[in-house]
Order: sequence, then C-alpha cells, then structure tokens
Amino acid sequence: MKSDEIKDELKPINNFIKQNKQNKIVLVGNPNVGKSCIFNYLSGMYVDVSNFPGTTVSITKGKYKDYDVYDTPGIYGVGSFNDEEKVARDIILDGDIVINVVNSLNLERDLFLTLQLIEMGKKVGVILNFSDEIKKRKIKINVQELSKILGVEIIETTAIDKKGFDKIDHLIENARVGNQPDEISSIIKNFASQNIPQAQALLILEGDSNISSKYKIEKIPIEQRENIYITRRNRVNEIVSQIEYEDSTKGEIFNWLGKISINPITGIPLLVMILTLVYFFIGNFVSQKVVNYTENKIGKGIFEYYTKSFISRYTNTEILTQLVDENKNVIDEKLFQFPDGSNSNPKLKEEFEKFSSHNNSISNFTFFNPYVKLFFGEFGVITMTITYLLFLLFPLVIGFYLVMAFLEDSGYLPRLATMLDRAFNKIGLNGRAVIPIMLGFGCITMANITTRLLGSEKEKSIVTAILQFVIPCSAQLAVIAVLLSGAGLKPMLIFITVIGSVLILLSTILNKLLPGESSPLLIDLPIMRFPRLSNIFKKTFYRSWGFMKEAGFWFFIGALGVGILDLTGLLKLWQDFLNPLTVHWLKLPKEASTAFVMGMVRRDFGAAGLFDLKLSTMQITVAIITITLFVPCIASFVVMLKERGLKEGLIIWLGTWVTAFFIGGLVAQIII
Ligand SMILES: Nc1nc2c(ncn2[C@@H]2O[C@H](COP(=O)(O)OP(=O)(O)OP(=O)(O)O)[C@@H](O)[C@H]2O)c(=O)[nH]1
Ligand SMILES: [Mg+2]
Repeated sequence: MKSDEIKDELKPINNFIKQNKQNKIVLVGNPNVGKSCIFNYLSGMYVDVSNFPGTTVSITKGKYKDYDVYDTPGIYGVGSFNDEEKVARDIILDGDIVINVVNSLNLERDLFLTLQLIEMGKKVGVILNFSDEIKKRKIKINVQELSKILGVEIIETTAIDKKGFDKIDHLIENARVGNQPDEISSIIKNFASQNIPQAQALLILEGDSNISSKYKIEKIPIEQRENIYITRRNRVNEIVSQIEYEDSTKGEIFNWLGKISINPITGIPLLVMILTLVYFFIGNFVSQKVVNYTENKIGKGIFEYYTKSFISRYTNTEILTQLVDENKNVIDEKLFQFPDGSNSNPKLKEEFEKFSSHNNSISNFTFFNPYVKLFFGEFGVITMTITYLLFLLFPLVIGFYLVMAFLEDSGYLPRLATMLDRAFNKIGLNGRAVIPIMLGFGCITMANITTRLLGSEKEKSIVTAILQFVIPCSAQLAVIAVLLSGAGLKPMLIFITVIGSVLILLSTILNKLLPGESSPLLIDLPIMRFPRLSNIFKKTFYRSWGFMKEAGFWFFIGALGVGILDLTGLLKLWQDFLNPLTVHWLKLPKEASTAFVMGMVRRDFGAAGLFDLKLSTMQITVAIITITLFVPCIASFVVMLKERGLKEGLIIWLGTWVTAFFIGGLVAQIII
C-alpha cells in the first residue's frame, strides 16, 4: 500500500477519532508479538493472526467496554521510515492510552520501542506476552523491578491461552506516563516553549520530517537522532541485564554478576578480579606449566634435538651437551666437534648420542655454514619458528581464545564492552575495542587480526596503534614481571604511569587527527549464564586453528627477514647505530641494544636479554618502558602491514622506535 493511499484511508478514521470523546486505547508493539490476539480478545472481533511478521498492515478499530481499541501494524519504532510506521504513528499520537505488547523472549529488541513510547510522554501500560515460552526456556523476568525502572504498570500474559487477560482492566486503568530519562527530557524542554507536545517534539528530534514540517521546524542534524538511538539502545541493554535471568539459583547469581558488571563502580573491581583469575590461568598454568612442557620437552628436547642432530651429520657442527640437575646446575658437560659432519666420525657420533640421551641433557648446536645457520641455528627460520609457533604460541593462543570464549558466552564480555563504552568513546573507540585489546596481552599478532571486528577504519587504526605501542604481549609481560618482582613498588608505579600516559596521549591525538567517525556500540546483551562447554571448545578450536593458519606463514617470513638481516650484517649495523643512543640517552649498558634488536625476532627475547645484565632498579624501569613501547615482534609487524597497509604499518612501526627511545630516554634523564 502506498503512503498516499494510507493517508486517504486514514481520513475517515481521523475524522471518526475527532468526533469520538471516548478514551482511545492503541495496541502497539513489534511485529508478531501477539497484538492481534489481544485485540481479538478485547474487541470480540476477528483480526488475522498469523505467525508471519507484518500481518496487520492497517488499523483496525474495535470496542472494549467504554474504550475504542485500535490494533496497529507491528513496528520497531515510532517514525516515518515506512508505511506501517506512519500509520501507527498517527494513531499513537492521537491515542489516549498506549498498550505496548512485548515479546518476553525478545526484550533486547522490544524494549527499544517501549522506551520510545514512554519518552513520548504517552500514558503507557506494558504487556509482557509469550510467558509460556520464557517459562519453557527457564528464563525469569523480574517484572516488579522492570515496572519500577520504567515507571509504568506491567502484566504478564500468554495470548494464545488468554492467560493473564484478567489483569488487562487493571493495566488500562493504571496506564500512566513513565519515568523520563534526563538526557531526553532536557532536550525536549527546548521545544516546550514553542508549544509542541512532547511526543511530537521527540519525533522531530528523531528526524520525522512530516512532523517537523507540520510544526515548521528546520531539519534536525542526523547526529541528534543517532545520539538518541544510542542512548536508548544502551539503556535497553542496561535494563535487560538487570531484570532478566535464568530461573535457578545459579541463574540468580549470574544475573547478579551481570548487574554488577555493567556498573563501573562495581564493574571495575569485578574486572580486576576476573583479570586476576585469567592471569592465574594463563600466566601460571598455561604459560608456565603447559608451555614449559611443550616448548622445552617437545619443542627443544625432541623436535629441535632430532632435527639438528640430523643436520649435524652433514655439516660442520659443534655440539655442547650439558647434564643438569633439577636446579639447572650443570653437573657434567662435553664438547663434540664434527668439522665434516658427524657421519664422518661414527664413533664420536655414537658417544654424543649416548651422552645426550640422558634425561636431563641439553644440547647446544653451533653450525658454521651461514645458510645452515639461517635455517637451523639458534634463531633458525625452521627450528626456532616451528618451536615457537607450535609449542609456545599455539598453547598460549588456545588458552587465550578459551578464556575469551568463556567470557563471551557467559555474557560477561558484552557487558564489559557496555561498561567501558563511555570511556572508550573519549578516545574515538567503542566498547567493542576491549576484545582486541585484551587479546593483545596474549599475542599482538592475534590481536591485530581481531581488529577486523571493529566498525570503522578509524577504530581499526587507533586500536592497531595502541596494540603496537603500549600493550605488552604475554611473553613480554612474563619478563617484565620477573624484572619488576625484585625491584619494589616504585619502578612499577613509574612504569604504569608512563605507559598509561602514552596510551592516553596516543589515542587522544589519533582520535583528533584521523578522519572519519567511530561507530556506535550496538550490542545485544544475552542472559548471563554458565556457558555451554561444548560451544566454547568448538569456538576455541576454530579460532585457534584459524589464527595459526593465517598467521603461521608470516612468522616464517618474519624469521627469514631477520635471518637475512643477520647474514648480511645489517642487524649488526642497526645495533651499532643504537649503541650510543642506548648508552648515553637511555643510560643503559651497551649490551642492552642487542636485547632491543633481538626483540624484533621475538619480543620476549628482547626482554629476556636484559636478565643477564646487571641493572640498577631505575635502569630496569627505563629498560622495561623502552621495551614495552618499542617495536612489535617481526611477525606482528608483518601481519600489521597486511591488515593496515604498507603506509600505515610503516608509520606505526617507525613511530614505536622513535617513541620508545624518546620516552625511555626522557625517563632515564629524569630518574637515573
Ligand atoms: N507461544 C505463544 N505464541 C503466541 C503468543 N501470543 C501470540 N502468539 C503467536 O504469535 C503469532 C503472532 O501473533 P499476532 O497476534 O498475529 O501478532 P501481531 O503482533 O498482531 O503481529 P503483526 O500484526 O504481524 O505485527 C501467532 O502465531 C500467535 O499464535 C503467546 O503468548 N505464546
Ligand atoms: Mg496483528
């Protein structure tokens, strides 16, 4: 039906409404929520009821006691986007009482309209329909609390069985103007002086051109409308998380957790607690126990040992094998030299194999041929990369995705995003950015890829920069924690202050400089519950595998790149260039620059290289600041180039070098 036809069709209704002094009740709701079922009951008339959204496309009028009752087409909002909306809008504006029918299963969706009706200043009563369905699904809605929050009367019904219909009279008699959110009422007040009723004023603000032209108001900027929508959407999320939960003791506890997780005052301490638990799981269990085993026993002890032994048969090799006790003290060691490969000296080879077959033996292979070294040496493209990828990174990535899937499916992550949304808005992001940033504490490469879920290019750029500059990955965090552990509180405070300031400065500047808009947080808040484990495992598996498939190759490319830099002497040159800066500006021993350059291969190498140096407390502080700010590991650099393009990637990369040395040096000049 075209809108003109509808207008024509409405004329008689409008005329009729004007003549009629009786109270007008309008049934309003999203499509397929049971309005016509209720209308049929009230009016005793038959209106087509079907399980297909959009069954009612025009207005039907009936009588109930002294009231005129109108059935309207299903709408998602009062406005003028389509014909159904226009028809419904006119009737709503004219009605005395709005009975808003809501599908209890779809509160996140339906309450959006409820809030709008209340904000219009209409007398509203709410029917929560589909009670049978929510009972089946063991969902509970705290109706009293919802009624208190909205400030209107609410009843529960099952329209197909006419259950709860005995309370409809009570609902009609008690329909009233609900609670008005401050944000909206203050904007609407401006219109009051122009004699525009509240409902019309709201619609004008929401960009309804029919109404604004009627009142001769100029076009309202689009931001205004978006602002209202976002505020309303966020309010719906907050409300739903407060009143909906699983019908069990467990459900009530989870509902309570959901409630406190969304309010910053209780949510931040809860976040700290959750992060502590995550730290114990990832930091203690996965990266200490699991990775220790996979990296040292399987990666180095089996994979690298056999690969290198095999290679050593054919090329000039020196092997230092040490036997160690539980405390890693060397109890015995032997040096085996095979200038022509071990195959040419079977006796010594046998001796080596026997000696190194001890349980607690560690063998260090030195290859002299530069190409063999490039692929199989200490930082060999094949040996190190495979150990690193499969036996260190893979378990860690699984651990991180597991935690994220758990937080996501329990309903916590969307609430965290909602809670942090306001703070993130200040730096040009929305709450969703919390996901890549949290993943960054695991692996920056993994987080780089996850920036794809952000809404706009601007957000992607800002988060990528934050990840590269200020977020230490888990490998680095471990080293930072060790370095800080003996150093006391002061270095830690300096570290956090400096890194925090860089974070705020960086994101504020980028938010100002980068063109484009950040997208609003449109997120549905699911019920808080204990997640289904099978779902979590499935998610974790697909994500981890997907990551390895996507990023694995780039780790090889990165390692090859650094290997070639090393072979050609460029790495040394770079190190020599950094030496004076390190000594005079950062006030660190010159060997620290080796640690920095090694940080390009793997960020933790960089930090680990610092263990061997004798550093004062303040030098430690400078070193960990520099290393945190400093270039990402080569794999994350390559993946960043792929995600963000050559230009942006290189700018960020160079930016991190300059910032790291500038800020690190500045701190050094002040505190050392
Ligand atoms: N299980 C269950 N089904 C219901 C309930 N109320 C309505 N239905 C079913 O939901 C479908 C839609 O009902 P309608 O009354 O046509 O909904 P409506 O809001 O008028 O729909 P539109 O006119 O399309 O916007 C029908 O199949 C009804 O049988 C309820 O309380 N429980
Ligand atoms: Mg209908």
